[in-house]
Amino acid sequence: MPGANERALEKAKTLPADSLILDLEDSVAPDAKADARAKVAAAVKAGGFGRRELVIRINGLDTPWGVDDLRMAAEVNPDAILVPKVARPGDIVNVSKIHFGMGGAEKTRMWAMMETPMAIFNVREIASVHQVARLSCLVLGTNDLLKESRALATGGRFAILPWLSMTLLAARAYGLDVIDGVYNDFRDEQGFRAECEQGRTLGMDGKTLIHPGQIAACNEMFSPSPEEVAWARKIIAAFQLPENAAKGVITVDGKMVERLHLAMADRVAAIAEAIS
Ligand SMILES: CC(C)(COP(=O)(O)OP(=O)(O)OC[C@H]1O[C@@H](n2cnc3c(N)ncnc32)[C@H](O)[C@@H]1OP(=O)(O)O)[C@@H](O)C(=O)NCCC(=O)NCCSC(=O)C[C@H](O)C(=O)O
Ligand SMILES: [Mg+2]
Repeated sequence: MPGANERALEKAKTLPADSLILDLEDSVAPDAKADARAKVAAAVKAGGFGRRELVIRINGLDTPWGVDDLRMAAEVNPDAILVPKVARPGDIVNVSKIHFGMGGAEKTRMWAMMETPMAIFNVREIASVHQVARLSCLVLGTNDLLKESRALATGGRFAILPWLSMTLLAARAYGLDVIDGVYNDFRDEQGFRAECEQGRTLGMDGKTLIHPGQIAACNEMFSPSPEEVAWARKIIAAFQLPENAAKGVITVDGKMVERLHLAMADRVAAIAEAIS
């Protein structure tokens, strides 16, 4: 949500979203940057956001506002700092070094916007600095990717699907979370649901949103369905049977199930438990 929008910052305290990204970058006009920074600082300091993760999206270090944004973030200690328009591993390492050099809290993680052609070419190297830069999440910036590539968002996003998948694989290779890009037509629930389903099918952990009206559908689409949870519990129960204790592969409802499926089932059950 735009950091300059006080009403949105207040409303965020009541929204059923897991994470809140307080934006100082592209949704804030140049003349409103300082005001937005002050509003975000006051909101994060005052708290009241419950268990929602607080993420501040700063301006790039190559802009007149980036360093002041980082200084503010080091004072208020959000859960994460989202770095826009990352192109190379050094971009995220620099922000992390400056943040911790300014006395920023240990708990603050780095999130990286993947939204430039160079970022997609370098995604593996960017993900690989996760330990040194405390990087924990990659976020697709599909608007900027469309702008930079001149691709179109039509046809189920087929033009950008390889970039989404490359980002996803790099994230998984290094144990990072990965969140899909925004859906701009926020009154079109059907189209939004279709894009959530596509993101989930690709393996995304969630989706970035721009409007409160998108939250309920997103939560539903990215939660395990009752059928998935029931299937997961069936697999767990089957492997708990004494006769299966030493087996690597069994049959459940006519399907081959191995211990890798048990690991997947454990994850689904844990997510369902956390949600409930
Ligand atoms: C898109 C909007 C400008 C629409 O605003 P508006 O017309 O005011 O919406 P509504 O009248 O329907 O709002 C209804 C109520 O909901 C509140 N609201 C609206 N949006 C938000 C929000 N994002 N967070 C919290 N609350 C919100 C309104 O205040 C109304 O509340 P109430 O007064 O109680 O009725 C607007 O939704 C908006 O600004 N959205 C976010 C834009 C944004 O953050 N953009 C940056 C992120 S996207 C991005 O950066 C992409 C990426 O980098 C890339 O490259 O792809
Ligand atoms: Mg962007």
